[in-house]
Amino acid sequence: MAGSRQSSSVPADLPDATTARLSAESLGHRFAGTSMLFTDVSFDLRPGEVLGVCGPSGCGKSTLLSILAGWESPVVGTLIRTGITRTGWVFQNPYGVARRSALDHVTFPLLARGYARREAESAAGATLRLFGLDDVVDRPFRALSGGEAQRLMLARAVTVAPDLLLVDEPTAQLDTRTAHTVNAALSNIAASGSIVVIATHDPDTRAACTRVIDMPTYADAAS
Ligand SMILES: Nc1ncnc2c1ncn2[C@@H]1O[C@H](COP(=O)(O)OP(=O)(O)OP(=O)(O)O)[C@@H](O)[C@H]1O
Repeated sequence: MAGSRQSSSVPADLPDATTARLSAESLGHRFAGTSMLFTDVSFDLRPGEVLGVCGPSGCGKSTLLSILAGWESPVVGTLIRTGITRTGWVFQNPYGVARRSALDHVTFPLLARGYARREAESAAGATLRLFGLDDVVDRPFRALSGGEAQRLMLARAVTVAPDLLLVDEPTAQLDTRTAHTVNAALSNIAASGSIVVIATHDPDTRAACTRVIDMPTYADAAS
C-alpha cells in the first residue's frame, strides 16, 4: 500500500495516526417524513480497529456510514471525529473511467498527492497486488469483472492511507476465495494505521472485524 504509514515514501503531511479517533455516542437517525431508522448506536474507535456494521437490508447501514463521513448529520446523539483528515469511501457499486486502466485508477490519487509518476506507478502496482489484481493491471476499467472492479475501488481508496476508511458491502460480488483476500486486506489496512468501518451482511467479513455492531432498530428499542 503506497501510503502505508510504515512506508518510507509517505508524504510528510500525513497526520499522526495515533491521534485519530472516531467516537459515536447514542446516534440515531431518520429522514424527513420517515420513522427512526436506528437509535442508540455507540462506539469508540482508534486506528487498527475494524468495525463491522451489520443488520438487515434497509436498517440504515449506509446511512450510518454517511454520518461517519460527515455527509449526513444525525438527528440524535453526538459524533466526534478527532485527527481524521482523510476519509476514504468505497461504495457498493464500483465506478471508474471506462477507458482508463486499473493501474491508472490507483496511480492518479498518488500523482495528485505529489508523487513522481514512476514512484506512483510502482506503489500503485504493489497495492493492486495486495488485492489480487496483478493480472489486470493494464486492463481498462470497462473490461473488469464486477468483483475486480470492486477490489480496484478498494485499492484506490487505500493507496493514500486514509485515517478513516468506510466500506459498503465489500464482498457482495465476490466468490469465497476472493472475499477472503479482501477481508484480509481490510484487516491489513487497519493494522497499518487506519480506522476501518464496514457495512456487511457477510459472516466471514463479520468474523474478520475486531468489533461488530448489530444495528439496533427503532422497533428493537421500542419493544
Ligand atoms: N436521503 C434519503 N431520504 C429518505 N430515505 C432515505 C434516504 N436515504 C436512504 N433512505 C432510506 O433509509 C433506509 C435505510 O437505507 P440504507 O441505505 O442506509 O440501508 P442499508 O441498511 O444500507 O441497506 P442495504 O443493506 O440494502 O444496502 C432505506 O429505507 C432507504 O430507502
